[in-house]
Amino acid sequence: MALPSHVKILDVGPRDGLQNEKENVATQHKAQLVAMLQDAGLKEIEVTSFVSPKWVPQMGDNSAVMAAISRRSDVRYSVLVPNLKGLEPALASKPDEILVFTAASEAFTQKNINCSIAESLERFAPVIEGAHAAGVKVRAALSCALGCPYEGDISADQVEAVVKPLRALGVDAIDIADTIGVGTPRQVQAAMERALKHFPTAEVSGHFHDTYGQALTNLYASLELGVHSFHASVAGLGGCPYAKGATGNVATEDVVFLLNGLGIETGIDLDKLVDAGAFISGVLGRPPVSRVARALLAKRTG
Ligand SMILES: CC(C)(COP(=O)([O-])OP(=O)([O-])OC[C@H]1O[C@@H](n2cnc3c(N)ncnc32)[C@H](O)[C@@H]1OP(=O)([O-])[O-])[C@@H](O)C(=O)NCCC(=O)NCCSC(=O)C[C@@](C)(O)CC(=O)[O-]
Repeated sequence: MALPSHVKILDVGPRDGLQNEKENVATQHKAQLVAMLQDAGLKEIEVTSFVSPKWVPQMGDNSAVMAAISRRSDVRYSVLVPNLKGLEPALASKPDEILVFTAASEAFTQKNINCSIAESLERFAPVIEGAHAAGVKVRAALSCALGCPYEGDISADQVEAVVKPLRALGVDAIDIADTIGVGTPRQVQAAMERALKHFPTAEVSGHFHDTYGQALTNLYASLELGVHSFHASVAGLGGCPYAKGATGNVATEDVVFLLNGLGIETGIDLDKLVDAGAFISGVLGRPPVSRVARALLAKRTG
């Protein structure tokens, strides 16, 4: 199959990238990051999450961040919602999309959202209904679709066993998430193929963490199946609080560099994206993880 001519990138930096930061990141810096990402051409940004602030304190300013962003009509803003308690403030913050999240692994689901996979699906039913009633699209993330920090290997059958009921619940789109970055290309394709059985290609995304350095390869393997929606985190920020040792998502700069080289359109200005990554890395007091960002920043300073 020919590779897609256009790829949609959703930057999860403000949410997935920052949620694990121990030091509080100021609301204005989060809003500034969103502003710089949209200036760079990102059309999809995951801004924050409406989870318990006791579990993830860094996202405790969720409503304030949503109020502080300068919205553009051509950009879609998404937020995470784990349950009905999170739905009301999430909808009040006027997102374009919400994300419910569960996993292909029982143990991870328990650690991450304190319930079983079946219970998570029960929780989502009224959340999905409420979001749709408000005209908001619902995406679902399937964590640990390629491996679990507690259970080890995850099979394509386990992936499909959760993808299928999510679709039946009315979820509009699905993210195949490699939470701990252990997936390799053939395994990624097997998982993607199960998702593509139940969701249209345009509604299937790859969400690859880069812990084992496989994320770009896995993205390419997904492109070979026609998948053309991916998540990435500016500067390579991130890590999951419930997956010890897992690094951030693949860096948005690295993905854009790859796609530029392949002649695949993203609409993203790489230089401005590097500026956004340099800004938030400066706030965090460390250099970007992105190799492309490091190379381009080094080139700038000669
Ligand atoms: C899901 C819960 C809330 C269940 O948590 P729980 O303790 O089982 O829930 P509960 O209903 O028993 O409530 C306990 C307390 O939390 C409060 N509470 C309950 N819900 C909310 C809410 N929505 N917003 C604010 N507060 C909430 C609730 O009011 C109560 O407060 P208290 O009475 O003790 O003062 C909890 O486990 C949680 O917040 N977990 C955080 C999960 C999380 O954010 N994980 C990281 C994001 S997922 C991810 O990164 C993976 C992804 C998507 O990127 C893909 C990938 O790479 O894998």
